Amino acid sequence: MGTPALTLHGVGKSFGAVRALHDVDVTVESGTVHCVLGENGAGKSTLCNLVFGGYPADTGRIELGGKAFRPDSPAAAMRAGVAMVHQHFSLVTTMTVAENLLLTQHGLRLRRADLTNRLDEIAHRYRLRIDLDQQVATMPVGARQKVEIVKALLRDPALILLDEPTGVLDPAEIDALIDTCRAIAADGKAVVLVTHKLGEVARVADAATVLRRGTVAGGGPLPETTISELLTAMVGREATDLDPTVAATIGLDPGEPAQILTAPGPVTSVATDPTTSPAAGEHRTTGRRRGETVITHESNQPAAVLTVDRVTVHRADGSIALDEASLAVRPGEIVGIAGVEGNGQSELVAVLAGGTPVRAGTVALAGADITTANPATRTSLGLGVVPEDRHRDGMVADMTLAENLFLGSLGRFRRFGLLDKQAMGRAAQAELDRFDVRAAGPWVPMGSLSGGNQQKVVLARELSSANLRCLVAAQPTRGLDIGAVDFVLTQLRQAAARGCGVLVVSSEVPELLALCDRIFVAYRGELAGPVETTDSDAAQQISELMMGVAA
Ligand SMILES: Nc1ncnc2c1ncn2[C@@H]1O[C@H](COP(=O)(O)OP(=O)(O)OP(=O)(O)O)[C@@H](O)[C@H]1O
Repeated sequence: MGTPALTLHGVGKSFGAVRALHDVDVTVESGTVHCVLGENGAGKSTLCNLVFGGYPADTGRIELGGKAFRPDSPAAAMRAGVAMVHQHFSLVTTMTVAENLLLTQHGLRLRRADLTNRLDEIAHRYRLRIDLDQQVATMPVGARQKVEIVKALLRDPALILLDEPTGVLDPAEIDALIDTCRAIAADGKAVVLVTHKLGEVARVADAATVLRRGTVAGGGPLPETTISELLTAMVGREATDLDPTVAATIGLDPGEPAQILTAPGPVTSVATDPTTSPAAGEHRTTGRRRGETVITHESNQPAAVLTVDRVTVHRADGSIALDEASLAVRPGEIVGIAGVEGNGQSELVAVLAGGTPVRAGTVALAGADITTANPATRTSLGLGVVPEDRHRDGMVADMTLAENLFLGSLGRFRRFGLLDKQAMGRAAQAELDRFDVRAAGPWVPMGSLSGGNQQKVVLARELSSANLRCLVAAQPTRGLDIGAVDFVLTQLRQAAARGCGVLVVSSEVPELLALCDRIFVAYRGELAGPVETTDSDAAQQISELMMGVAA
């Protein structure tokens, strides 16, 4: 091995009383993909930000290519050959891709002709092709992510830090990103990839480091270091303890915890247990672990709590996002929507949240027409919505955790017209404890939390609403660590067991198969299906519907 691309020696970083990193040693070799793993709040982003010049380390030293490295800003890090793709997008949405790439290069002056040449080279070397003239606002998240990566590669960095880039990607996009990471490493560069998904690690990593509460808890070169060892280091327990749905979500085969699904996506095998599942057509379960709880007979169905009736939505450019989409969610059931991203799922969630008007059709909640109702009215009628982009649509970074949790229900804490801050703080702390949010208290700003912990706060708010009748959760486990995934899935099951209708939009088909009673497939704006998850060939049916093969 030559000189490592990056070395951290005894690095430590605290934010006030929070010790984000402590005595961390990491070595990243050139020409390799090095995965950084760990639970939410473990210190992964902090590590990336230190190397990218976001803030200085309190202790220890960093070497880049064998030389002492103390970047005092991201611009300095970039000049030294480090690039970073952040957890949250930094593109200006009102501009085109070309404008973004030309304007945001920190002193790197490119002309359009140079840019086109560089992009051709990048497309050829790393299999990353982007459309320069597209308006960023109209692009799906996966396409934006590609632009962020291209932006990072434009300077030809020796080290590229990818802070959980796959959190927003669907399985096909993750495959493409993995190919890109391998191509970047094959080109002699070092890639640091932050992820929660062990399935990805097994497919892409040459080495891994596991962080746990700010210290190195395990890792080493792969495959000498096994995935089971990494998992144990991450969570402190054996893979065999995992809930099968959680295992599926992080890319592990639920039947064989130590084995990795080699082709995640629609046709992976989360088998329905024939001994616990009712026969198709006879009756269906309303309980949360299929086959485990209450069973109702088809003839005795309760009225739907959420009805979407022939809803049509057009995008800003006039194209059809939703085309007469219909579905119903009954109390106590979990309905899934699968599909490759960009097939209308995001628009459906936006319609349900009250953020996008419909061209035609209606939406009803417990019999009340809410097609044109504003978000506050929907909340008061018992609709909870966990948006896909929780950072953009679900929170206010400058406000405290308590405010983010109770913004819509401050009336609960008013006494004689005054806000009882103590009661609000206590209630907020109880929610933070319940959801295991790692934070210094209820009055810290939301923006100071790790990405995964911010997500937990948004989920806590939507799940704790007193009169919740229907919960719409878009990609509810994205960006969450194993413990949090387990917790969220349990919460969704419990909400349904209490009689709430639950609609889950996810690109993780194994997760949907293990969680839902019925699954619709979004395809070109239409909702095909539903597929009963008790059908033995449910995975195959979904896979075909996702490819546009009529059921
Ligand atoms: N700017 C900041 N101010 C205060 N605390 C911070 C700041 N940045 C990070 N922290 C704290 O440091 C700890 C580590 O956070 P970090 O974002 O590095 O975790 P992470 O491993 O990336 O988590 P996630 O998977 O949730 O993104 C957390 O407790 C977080 O609240």
